[in-house]
Amino acid sequence: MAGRVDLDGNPIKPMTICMIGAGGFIGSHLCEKLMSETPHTVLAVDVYSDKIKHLLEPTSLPWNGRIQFHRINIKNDSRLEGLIKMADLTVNLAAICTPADYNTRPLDTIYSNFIDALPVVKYCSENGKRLIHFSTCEVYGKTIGAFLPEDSPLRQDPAYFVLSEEASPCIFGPIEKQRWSYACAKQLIERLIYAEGAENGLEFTIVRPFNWIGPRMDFIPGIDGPSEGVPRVLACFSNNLLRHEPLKLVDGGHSQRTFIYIKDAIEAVFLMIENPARANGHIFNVGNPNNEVTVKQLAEMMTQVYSKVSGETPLETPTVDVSSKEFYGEGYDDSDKRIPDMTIINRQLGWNPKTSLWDLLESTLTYQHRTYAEAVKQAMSKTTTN
Ligand SMILES: NC(=O)c1ccc[n+]([C@@H]2O[C@H](COP(=O)([O-])OP(=O)(O)OC[C@H]3O[C@@H](n4cnc5c(N)ncnc54)[C@H](O)[C@@H]3O)[C@@H](O)[C@H]2O)c1
Ligand SMILES: O=C(O)[C@H]1O[C@H](OP(=O)(O)OP(=O)(O)OC[C@H]2O[C@@H](n3ccc(=O)[nH]c3=O)[C@H](O)[C@@H]2O)[C@H](O)[C@@H](O)[C@@H]1O
Repeated sequence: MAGRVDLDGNPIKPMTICMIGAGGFIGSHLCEKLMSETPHTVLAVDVYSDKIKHLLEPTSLPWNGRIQFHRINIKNDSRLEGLIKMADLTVNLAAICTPADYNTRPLDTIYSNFIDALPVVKYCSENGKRLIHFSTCEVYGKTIGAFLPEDSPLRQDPAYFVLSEEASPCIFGPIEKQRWSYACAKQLIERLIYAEGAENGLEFTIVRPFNWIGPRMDFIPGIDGPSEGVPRVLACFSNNLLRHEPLKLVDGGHSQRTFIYIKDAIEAVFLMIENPARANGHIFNVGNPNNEVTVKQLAEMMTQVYSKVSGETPLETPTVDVSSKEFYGEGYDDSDKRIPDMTIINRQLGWNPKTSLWDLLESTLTYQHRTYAEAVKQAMSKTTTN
């Protein structure tokens, strides 16, 4: 840890980071790396701590004293401002961010992603504290190309689909498509943060993650989450594979995504944390443009990888089609394609992702198998004997 320098060769001073949503998927990976590789202190705020328990106990851990957990719901807790004041930097990750909630719990989604983030922005601005706020690639919505005729050659032109922070518009569906409640709330909080920067000098960085995946993402329904719950696609497909049931392709699985390994993405956040002069005032796409697949291709690849890591033979019919109305309910809609433009993050931070989709699935599904296979087997045998 000694002699750590930033991208411009300046020594990095130890800092205190107030991390809100530290107990979630991204937060747990960020805390892990901050503890093992830096001298920084983390004030970890969340309502849950299961995913960072291994960092908090036992007290003999080498970073003991550098991470403190504060069980706080930021909706209604006056301790929040004090923690932000104590810190040099606030990282806000707290949000409802599972698509199954956007159309079924639109009010909770809007409150969580906009209203609950307001005090965080206000306290940072009023106290002259730096803020790294987590937005989403969903703010781009649909691509311009999605509105062209199916056979238009322009659909192949990157100008019609690559998503750029400074040039692409935000294209959402009609209000009755409540899927867009999340993207719209995130867009408004981005605009508010940007305006605080412009009018009041807030030092901010906005992160737009493009489908970060890896261990500890979401939950396996009925094991460490509600049995009726619908997590994001990695956990949905993992759950299907663990239970030897076909993977469900929503509306045929034609939508396209670029998936990035959580450990690659965390490197980018690290560079933002430790290089404020290069990161302040910027919005950054963080994704892996080389890992594009349709959801159907993802299902096929996960089936192959899971068979390799578990030694189990795949089902003869590994996938099944399901309508979005049946799977998510009324008001669902989808982003058609998400390829991040990497120009700004390359220029400012010199960062590039490394891990191929196959490799990241292999390490993630090895983790899923080791962590859950036995518990799923036991839960399934209980259901059949009852
Ligand atoms: N994982 C991705 O690929 C991805 C993609 C786009 C955007 N994001 C954004 O990144 C952030 C983190 O995502 P994640 O994947 O780690 O999600 P996550 O659900 O695993 O983590 C969010 C954490 O915030 C906490 N939280 C929510 N509301 C809170 C409140 N009122 N008070 C205290 N804690 C609260 C939750 O308990 C949870 O631990 C979110 O803002 C999300 O919108 C993530
Ligand atoms: O991760 C991101 O970058 C962002 O995108 C996600 O949105 P989305 O990619 O649509 O969410 P997933 O649940 O991961 O679904 C991906 C695709 O798989 C499909 N899907 C999902 C689950 C399933 O079982 N089957 C299936 O076909 C969905 O319809 C969608 O087309 C979430 O909105 C956020 O976590 C985040 O802001």
